[in-house]
Parts: sequence; structure tokens; C-alpha cells
Amino acid sequence: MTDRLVLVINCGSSSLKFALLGEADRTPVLSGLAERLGTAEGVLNWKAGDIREQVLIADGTHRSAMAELLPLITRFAQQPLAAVGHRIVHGGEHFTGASVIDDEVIQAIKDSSTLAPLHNPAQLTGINEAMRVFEDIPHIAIFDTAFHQSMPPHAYRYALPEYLYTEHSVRRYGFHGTSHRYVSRQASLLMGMEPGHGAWLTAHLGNGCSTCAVLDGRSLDTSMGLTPLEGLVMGTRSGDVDPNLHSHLARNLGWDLERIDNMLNRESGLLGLSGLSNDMRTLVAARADGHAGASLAIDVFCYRLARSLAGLAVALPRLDGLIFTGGIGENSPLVRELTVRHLALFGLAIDPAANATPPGNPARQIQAEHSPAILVIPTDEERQIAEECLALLDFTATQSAEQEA
Ligand SMILES: Nc1ncnc2c1ncn2[C@@H]1O[C@H](COP(=O)(O)OP(=O)(O)O)[C@@H](O)[C@H]1O
Ligand SMILES: CC(=O)OP(=O)(O)O
Ligand SMILES: [Mg+2]
Repeated sequence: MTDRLVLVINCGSSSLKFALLGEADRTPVLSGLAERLGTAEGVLNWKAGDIREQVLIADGTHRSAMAELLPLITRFAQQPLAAVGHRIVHGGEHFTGASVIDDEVIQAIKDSSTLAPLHNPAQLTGINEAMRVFEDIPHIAIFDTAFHQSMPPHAYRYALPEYLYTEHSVRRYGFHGTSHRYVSRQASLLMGMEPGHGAWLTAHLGNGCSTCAVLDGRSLDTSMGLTPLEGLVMGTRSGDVDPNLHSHLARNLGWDLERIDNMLNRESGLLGLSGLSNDMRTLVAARADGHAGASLAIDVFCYRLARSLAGLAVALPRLDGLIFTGGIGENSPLVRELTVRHLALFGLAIDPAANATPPGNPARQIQAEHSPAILVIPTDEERQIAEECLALLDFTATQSAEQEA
């Protein structure tokens, strides 16, 4: 069988990640990350085998980052692409799986943009630019929200008047589904269980952070809601606050909605609490130097994370394991240790030696003896997206063959 190539594009609010993946090999032929987009210091780092390069993105736009990366695909792809997979954060209730992008899908992504203003507009730029260059192949949308469409109504409904749901789609959606899906499946493999089975609590801790209760490959509940602001403390996002905070700030401080939105999305979280940084590495180092703000930020982050995991446990019939993933979850022994300390009620305990990050950071178990499993599993959203794209291509090929027969 030929090794089909898929290009995966993941546009974030201030970043753009991409990977060119073959079907057989888990290592991408080409991968890269454009960061600090939206500023004059946009920069793209990419690698292909032993070649590594850095390119400045002077105007800091996603469009310019795309203009740099698309010629790289032509340079390093040894054969025509089979498809381009696009990560889309918000798909509303329209999408339960991968979808070939057409005018209708583009309209649905636009319609959900107000609910993911940091993500969906950038992702539409990614789609437009990639479609101009790769006109004749399928472009496929993989939605963060799709995995969570299996949540039952008691998990996804807010206690609000019904018409807000039926007429205005106000409900909990959940995000990072690609990552929660991927790591829970990897956990079943690591533990020698039937692939995709098991009862897991997953903690995806990157710039955005969310938890999920996964049973046999289905999301039963998650910490994010209508938008990616609900739930945990994140890099610059507040997570849960009292819903009356908006009116309090408006009435007492005279703030308008834009100022409140900006404060909650960009000035809060680890950055707001520490007064120092949104970057967990910086905070861990500052805490070791006695920085009180950094210490508080990490304590609040871990306590709120543990509280969310404890709450989500009610969605599961049993616990086969707790999974840490994302940049923080994979790389911070301190965050894992402080979080699990709050979960003693569940019998969870960490083995300190196993918790220290080994070279290469492989998927592994870090629990103490007699504790339920605690796993560190590096996420791979790009691989998961590529696999979902290939599965959709296979499915449509089979369907059209059946129609012809
Ligand atoms: N060694 C480390 N220790 C603590 N935090 C880390 C470490 N390496 C990366 N991180 C944190 O991971 C976060 C970024 O996670 P990542 O998953 O790369 O983000 P994104 O959501 O953009 O994919 C940052 O807060 C960063 O500080
Ligand atoms: C949905 C979300 O928060 O995504 P990210 O972590 O990429 O910002
Ligand atoms: Mg990451």
C-alpha cells in the first residue's frame, strides 16, 4: 500500500502548528510551529529530518505564516498529498466527526466564531490559504467539540431557560476533544486493555487546559463549556468565576463587555495570579526562588485542577487511571505532585522517582504502589487528526465503491 501523506494545520490564537505525516511512520516528514503571531515578533521554526530553520514573520499574521509554510510542503512532500486536515476548535452541535470542508461547513465554522473568537477566525484563514494552494484534494475539518457530542444532557445543559438552548444553542460543548480522545486510547494500550476501552480522567494542560471523563472512548463530561473559558485556571484565562462578576464589574467599575472579555481571556489565569507570566516553566523557576505570586498561581492551578477531576469522577463507574498530558501535564512533575496530593480521597498517590521526567518523556505510569494508575501520556493532536482524515477518506471511498456496485 502506498504511504498516503496528510498535511495537518492547527491555527491557534497566537500560534500555528503544522505537520506533514505519512500513514506508516509516527515521525512527521516536516513539522513546525509559528509563535507570537499577532505581534511584530512572529517567528516560525520548522524541521524536516536533520534540517532546522527559523523564519521571521514580520507582520505577525496567520496569512504570512501560511505563505511561509506552504512552499515547504511542495519541497518536502515526496508525493501528492492525500488530504489537508484542519483543527477547528468550535463546531457547535453540527459536527460529531471529521467533515469534508465545503461551503456549508465553512458557514458553520463562521457561525461558531463568536463562541471561539481566539481560535475559529484564525482557523478559517488557515483553510482559505491552504485551499488556494491545494485546490484539488479534500480539506477535512476535525473539531475539538466533536468528541464531546457523546455527553448526556445532564452534563451539557446549563440550568438556564430552555429557549436559550433550543433557540440559541447555549449549552456546554467542551474542547480539546482530539487530545482527550488520543490520550485515553493510548492509555488503554499502555495498560494492556482492549484498545479504546477503560474509565479515565484526563487532564490536558497546555495554554488552554481542560479535564474530561472518558468511558470506553466516549466523553461523558468535561470542564470547558459554551466557550473555552469555562473550567480550569489556564495560562491567561480565568476559568470559572462567579457568573455575577460581569455585572459587578460593569456596575461598580463601569467596565464594558470588551474590557471584561479581554481581562478574563488574556489577563487572568496564571498570568493574572502571579503578576509574572503565563508560562508554567517561568513560574516553577520563580517559585523555587521564593516568588510569592508564582507560588500562589501554581497552588490555585493545582487545587482547581484536582477539584475539577474529583467532580468529573462522578461521571465514571470506576477509575482505571488518571492521565496527565499537554505541555504542563507532560513536563511538570511539580504540578502533577501538587495536584495528586489533593486527591488522596481516591487513593491516588504518586511515586516520586517515577514522577521525575525521564529523557525522551515516554508514555508511562507514575503511581505509587496500591494507588490507581496515574499516567503521563504525550499527546499528539496532529497524528490523531491525520488518522481521522485517513479514516474519512477510506469511508468515503468504500461508500462510493458500494454505490457504483
Ligand atoms: N518543563 C516544563 N515544566 C513546566 N511547564 C512546561 C514545561 N515545558 C512546557 N511547559 C508548559 O506547557 C505550556 C504550553 O503547553 P503546550 O501544550 O505546548 O501549549 P499549546 O496549548 O499551545 O499546545 C506552557 O505553560 C509551558 O510553560
Ligand atoms: C480550545 C483551546 O483552549 O485550545 P488551545 O489550548 O489550543 O488554546
Ligand atoms: Mg502542545
